[in-house]
Amino acid sequence: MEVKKRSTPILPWMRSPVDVNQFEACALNLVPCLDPRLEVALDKMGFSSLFPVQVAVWQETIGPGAFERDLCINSPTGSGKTLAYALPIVQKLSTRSVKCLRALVVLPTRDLAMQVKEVFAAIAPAVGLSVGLAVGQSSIADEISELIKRPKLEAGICYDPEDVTCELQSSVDILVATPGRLMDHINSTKGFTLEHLCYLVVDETDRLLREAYQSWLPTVLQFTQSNEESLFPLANSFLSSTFGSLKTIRRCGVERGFKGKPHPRLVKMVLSATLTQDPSKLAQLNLHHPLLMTTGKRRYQLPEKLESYKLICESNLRPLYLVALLQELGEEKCIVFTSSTESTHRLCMLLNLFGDLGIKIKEYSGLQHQSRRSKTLKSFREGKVQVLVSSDAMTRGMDVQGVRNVINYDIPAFIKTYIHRAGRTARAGQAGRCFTLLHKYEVKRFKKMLQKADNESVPHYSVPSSSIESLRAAYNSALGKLKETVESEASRKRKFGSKFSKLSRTKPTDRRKG
Ligand SMILES: Nc1ncnc2c1ncn2[C@@H]1O[C@H](COP(=O)(O)OP(=O)(O)OP(=O)(O)O)[C@@H](O)[C@H]1O
Repeated sequence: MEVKKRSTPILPWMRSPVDVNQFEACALNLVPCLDPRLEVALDKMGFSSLFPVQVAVWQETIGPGAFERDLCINSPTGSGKTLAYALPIVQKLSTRSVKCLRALVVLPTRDLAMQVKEVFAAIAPAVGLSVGLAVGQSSIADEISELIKRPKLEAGICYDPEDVTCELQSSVDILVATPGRLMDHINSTKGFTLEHLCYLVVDETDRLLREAYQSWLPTVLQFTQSNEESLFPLANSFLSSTFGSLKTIRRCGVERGFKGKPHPRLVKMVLSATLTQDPSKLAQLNLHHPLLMTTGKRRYQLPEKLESYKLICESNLRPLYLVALLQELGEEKCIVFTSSTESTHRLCMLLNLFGDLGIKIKEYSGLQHQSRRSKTLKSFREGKVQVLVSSDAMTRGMDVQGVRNVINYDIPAFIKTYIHRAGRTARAGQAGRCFTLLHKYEVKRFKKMLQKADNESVPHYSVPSSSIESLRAAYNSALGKLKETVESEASRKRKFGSKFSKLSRTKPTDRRKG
């Protein structure tokens, strides 16, 4: 019998993880030390128990020995990682009497950050904490006024915004941010400080560590480091060259809220369904005595109730098979993933040119303006749109209730991508299906890829040939219309482009005239 080789992590602490599978869901009234106000808030959210990963993290973070180690949490998509970190942070901060920024949660995209903020916002106010969002959804001025409290003025006295001596305070205890907007506030928002930060959460860690995003991580680590620590000399030199006088390192034991006590260590929690094991990437986080919490022995895991299927067809007939499959799935919410923003756009156009399929289909991709994307997402959440054709902008973390099916129109290049795409369904213990359209030559590669998640056999799914035949005429006509639409779109862009360049050429003359 063939013995399968499992990759052993290089980092020793990764070899002895806490197995989340050893924990069971726990009814809210049995969760030890849970603040009754939070129990009520969770109940209002419709939650009657904590999921296993939430129980496991709770045990490590509340009670004796709490937060002694930084936590690396690697559990499947949809297993409830957001509440796993939000709940202990909120409970821990609930006893603070002075408002300052004590918890920072960083996520790679705006939609994801907004989703996580909603989870905090559902529980934090119950214990008197406020949550802020820094994602660039509103203007920077609006965001600043949400995050920073101006001093109360006595009648007749004018506040000078340039006066650095006046005491500005944080309006929020917890901030959920994307790296770009976070850096904007660090660089230029007066009164914005990380010197009181106690908790740093890096959600979707592997994605955030893949890109530098204006060096947000070394910057945050430097700003949250106490004077007595000099564990991070590289960040130190990076920072002094980049920010010069802006540097405000947190002081020890003296500032608001910590009087007379040693400054608490900044606790880090990093999470992903596909957590990296790469030592050089993890080193960037400067983790303190890290503890890995993972599910089972496998590195990659798919949700328990996910069923994976392959659908084999000729490459040029994929749209036809996709439509036949969508028709079979009826009104069930479904996300169709493609490999690029361009193919997302074209596929969505083509599907909408098929004639009346009785399904509302919309595009969601990084090519679109954020406001358009958010609007589409809202309609999808509300069930006004049944099918979302998406580029990998939707792959990670997004949580939409009722998504029963995911379709890989293009085979994902990596198992990690498969896991995150498939993980938009079968969430929170629900059932879901992931279909992958393949050419027969791709089957071997697909099988090998899924073996990495211990998925040995992926059954075939076939759509009736009668459905394919009945759609052929509509397909040919849609292809013809697509060609026309693409051409007219390209000519519109050309016209707009030349108008725009004419306009920019005439601008200086106009200004001189003016
Ligand atoms: N204790 C609970 N009881 C019921 N539902 C829950 C509970 N905790 C979380 N959920 C629900 O489970 C779903 C998945 O949660 P969450 O988005 O936190 O998963 P995740 O592990 O972060 O997934 P991903 O890796 O895809 O980001 C959400 O819809 C959330 O509301």
